[in-house]
Amino acid sequence: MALLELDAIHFAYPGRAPVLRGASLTLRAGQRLSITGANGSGKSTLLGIAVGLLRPSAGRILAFGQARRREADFHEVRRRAGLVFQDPDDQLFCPTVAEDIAFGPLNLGKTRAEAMAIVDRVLARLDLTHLRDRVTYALSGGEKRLVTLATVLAMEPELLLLDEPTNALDEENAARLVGILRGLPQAILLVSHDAALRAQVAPDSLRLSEGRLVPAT
Ligand SMILES: Nc1ncnc2c1ncn2[C@@H]1O[C@H](COP(=O)(O)OP(=O)(O)OP(=O)(O)O)[C@@H](O)[C@H]1O
Repeated sequence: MALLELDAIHFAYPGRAPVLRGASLTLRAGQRLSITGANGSGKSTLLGIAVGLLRPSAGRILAFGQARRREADFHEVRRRAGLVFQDPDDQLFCPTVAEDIAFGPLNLGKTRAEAMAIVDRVLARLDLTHLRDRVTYALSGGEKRLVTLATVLAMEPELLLLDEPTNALDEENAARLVGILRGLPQAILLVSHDAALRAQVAPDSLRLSEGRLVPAT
């Protein structure tokens, strides 16, 4: 079964030329797919459309076996598909790292104790336990990126949508992140300009060009 199917998606920001002009992709359970393409070609826009943050003007979105059209349809999509934004400041909003990571699980109805156990487990998995009680806004850019991934993994998504996940990471942390991503069971849709990262994490690669997805060579 396809976890995510985008079929002939068209999209333009108000008053701007179209960004997407018939973009299509299919992602199956366990599959890792990457998307590359020039700056401004619409990669982040496409991820936003996949989880319903933006509505296409035409085209079909199927996620987890169902057509998704209205805002209510996308609530479930956002619970089951974790999007790591390009800019961590769009995603982190609690005073401390632990609270940011606990936010999603608490929202899903976990008790405080359950949520804190998840926080500790996810931080240990990412080797970030030392950041647990830090003030989020005072983290470095790279630390924020790793914490953003932790907030998404805490939701135990079935599908990970990653927008330039190694941005702002030093070589050691980037390599560590590659190891973590390779070890995850989830399907992954990876947006990245970094050919080496795409090859390591998601070798099936598409290029967004003139509003459409074509095989990347
Ligand atoms: N909120 C917005 N309002 C108007 N135009 C926007 C908005 N967000 C993005 N754009 C424009 O839409 C186009 C696609 O942007 P998008 O961020 O999807 O590209 P991208 O492929 O992810 O780029 P990059 O590789 O630089 O991250 C760009 O021309 C951008 O300037």
